[in-house]
Amino acid sequence: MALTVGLRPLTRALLRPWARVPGAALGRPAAGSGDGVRCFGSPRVLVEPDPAAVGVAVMKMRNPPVNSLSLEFLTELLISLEKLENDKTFRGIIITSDCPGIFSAGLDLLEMYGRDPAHCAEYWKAVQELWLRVYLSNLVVIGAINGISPAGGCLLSLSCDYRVLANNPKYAIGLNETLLGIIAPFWFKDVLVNTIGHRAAERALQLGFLFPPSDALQVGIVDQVVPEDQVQSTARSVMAQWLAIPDHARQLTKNLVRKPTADRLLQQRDADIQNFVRFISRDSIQKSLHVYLEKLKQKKG
Ligand SMILES: CC/C=C\C/C=C\C/C=C\C/C=C/C(=O)SCCNC(=O)CCNC(=O)[C@H](O)C(C)(C)COP(=O)(O)OP(=O)(O)OC[C@H]1O[C@@H](n2cnc3c(N)ncnc32)[C@H](O)[C@@H]1OP(=O)(O)O
Repeated sequence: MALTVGLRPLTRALLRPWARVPGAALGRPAAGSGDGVRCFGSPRVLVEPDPAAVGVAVMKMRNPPVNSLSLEFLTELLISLEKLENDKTFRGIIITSDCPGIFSAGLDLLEMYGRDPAHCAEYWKAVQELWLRVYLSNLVVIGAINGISPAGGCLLSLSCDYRVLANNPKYAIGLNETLLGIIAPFWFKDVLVNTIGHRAAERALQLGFLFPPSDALQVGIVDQVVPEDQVQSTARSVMAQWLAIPDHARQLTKNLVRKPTADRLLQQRDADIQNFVRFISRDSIQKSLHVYLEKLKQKKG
């Protein structure tokens, strides 16, 4: 089945592979700075230069209540990342959350439940694009994971160069798709395998493990676990270590390591979208999503 993807103009401009965002939509000097410091804020994505680290931007996700990756939120993240990537002032980004206790609840289930195929296709394309942009970023990307991080939230974390997780037993991380009755796409799986190895990934994916911090560190899904109030400072120290390496050597090496994984998706993006749309549109999958969403509601009592 050939799929015609009707993209909205903003999304269309953004989601061409490696598209350049037209105009200077969001890039502007920080209010009152007058010193050339740039700030790429948007309603859901707060981006500020780190006052304590030259060349480092802190990107805070603010899509309450749970930073679910809706189409609009993904679009804003993409715009901000594109701006940072193009601004030679920055060499690194720390990605963190502004929603207490939640890094990201992952993909927005409401973008996949009860939606028509064209919408699902547009949504999936944005998900692909965010992954490619973070995974292949020329910048050093450090995840300062200050909350729970299931499924798509875990993918975002795994796409960073280094992950620092706050030591709170509630802050579990993992690809829990099977618990929802869905499956992690091959590129989610590839990134997990690359990170924790084949056997550990096999178990984690099938059982939908959400690892609490100590287990997350042991299996290697995160690189460091630190007290909650030290997540930012640790991310900053790690960033300094990564920025001590000449950019060109680090970037070429990153590309060497990551390109084969990204290429697997780049070579079949349209087919991947079609697979997703077919899969998510099945009655049985829609039912599973319905049951899961009801569970989330009932949890509230
Ligand atoms: C051939 C195959 C081809 C392709 C593959 C096909 C399919 C695979 C597709 C996609 C892979 C999926 C990836 C994902 O990321 S799926 C999302 C997984 N996320 C989760 O399981 C997390 C669910 N949420 C929670 O567990 C809790 O909300 C959380 C622990 C994060 C926070 O708990 P808290 O008690 O603080 O808040 P809640 O009251 O639960 O939630 C508040 C509010 O937010 C809504 N909510 C939560 N998560 C989501 C979400 N992911 N999407 C949309 N909305 C979400 C929740 O329902 C509440 O709403 P409301 O009742 O209206 O206030």
